[in-house]
Amino acid sequence: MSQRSSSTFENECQKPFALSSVFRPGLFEGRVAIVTGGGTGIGKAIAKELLFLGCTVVIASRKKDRLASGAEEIRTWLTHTGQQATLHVLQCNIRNEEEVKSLISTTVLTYGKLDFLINNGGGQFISNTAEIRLKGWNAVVETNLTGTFLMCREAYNQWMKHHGGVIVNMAMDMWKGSPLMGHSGAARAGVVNLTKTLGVEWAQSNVRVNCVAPGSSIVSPTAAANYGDLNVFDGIGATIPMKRTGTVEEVSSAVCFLLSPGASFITGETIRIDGGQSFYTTPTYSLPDSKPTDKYSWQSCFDAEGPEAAKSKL
Ligand SMILES: CCCCCCC/C=C/C(=O)SCCNC(=O)CCNC(=O)[C@H](O)C(C)(C)COP(=O)(O)OP(=O)(O)OC[C@H]1O[C@@H](n2cnc3c(N)ncnc32)[C@H](O)[C@@H]1OP(=O)(O)O
Ligand SMILES: NC(=O)C1=CN([C@@H]2O[C@H](COP(=O)(O)OP(=O)(O)OC[C@H]3O[C@@H](n4cnc5c(N)ncnc54)[C@H](OP(=O)(O)O)[C@@H]3O)[C@@H](O)[C@H]2O)C=CC1
Repeated sequence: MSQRSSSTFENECQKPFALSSVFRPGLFEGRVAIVTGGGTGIGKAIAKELLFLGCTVVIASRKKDRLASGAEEIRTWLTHTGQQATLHVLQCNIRNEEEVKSLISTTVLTYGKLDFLINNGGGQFISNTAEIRLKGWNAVVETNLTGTFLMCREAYNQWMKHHGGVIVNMAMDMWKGSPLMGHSGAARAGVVNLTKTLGVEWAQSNVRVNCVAPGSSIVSPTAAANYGDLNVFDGIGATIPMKRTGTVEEVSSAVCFLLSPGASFITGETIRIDGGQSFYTTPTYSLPDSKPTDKYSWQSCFDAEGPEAAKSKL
């Protein structure tokens, strides 16, 4: 395993195959990880950084073509960085219980263990909540909440319960509600709560469970394409206290920290990765024009109902 670190790259950020990690080379050597959604965007960055740090990585998601092209990119890059680590591709829809069981068992049978689970796979579509059909609601809740639950449960029951491990879940900036993403906000709030529960229940098994919550700001082409607009992130940076959008690497490094021994006393926690966006009040949702809502006071009730009706209630 090469010990080459970022410092050997000149102007590394300008180079097509550049990769750096703030963590020491070999940190995750001998470890085995599953990254759902690891063929694109944030998941691909997490897979790359784990491989760079010596981890064996299984990437899993629904679409074979996305997995294949993601894996090809990762392998090409790995060769150029001079690192040696094993990347494995498995197809899995995290909404399907049997496929989840099979993903975990295949990983354990193939590599003899499962140290890390990164439940990155997920997403949603944009819609006013009133217009979401039940099928669409279920698709999003099953993807983000139920899929995370199934992955956690199987990783625990099939391996981590008796061997320990670390799980990192994925949430989003849903702290003040999620206009236009009501289904996903509700599901992600569930993920944050599930993370706390599992952190407590599974501490006895030496399993830590944490979560990251990126803002609506982590730029990747696949994330943008999901909204049918490659420029969807334009303009978001100006509304963030740090005055910019975020990078997939900024999510990956937080995930690697949570997986590392440096986080060995942290469990049940959710880390926001949003440049302060969720603490700042600029709305991401513009209120429609509408008249003020009805207010309540004893006098206004009296006036609305009339003196006779009000007296009859005395
Ligand atoms: C406004 C600015 C926004 C900036 C946002 C930036 C922040 C980014 C946050 C992110 O999370 S980026 C990640 C983006 N990536 C993804 O979301 C990928 C995963 N998403 C999906 O696969 C889908 O969205 C899905 C709905 C979760 C699952 O799709 P699946 O293929 O399983 O289901 P479908 O058969 O396609 O649909 C089922 C059902 O869902 C409803 N529906 C789906 N898409 C839409 C849509 N675009 N609009 C309205 N409704 C939709 C619909 O009811 C579908 O059933 P049918 O009615 O079509 O039979
Ligand atoms: N980008 C951002 O600003 C933010 C992103 N997030 C979340 O971060 C995660 C990664 O998003 P990002 O990389 O930006 O976007 P991407 O669209 O690139 O990633 C979503 C990934 O999830 C996988 N996926 C979706 N549904 C399933 C499923 N049912 N089973 C297995 N895999 C699935 C997709 O693969 P496939 O299609 O092959 O199944 C894809 O690789 C997602 O959960 C996203 O919602 C949260 C907040 C903000």
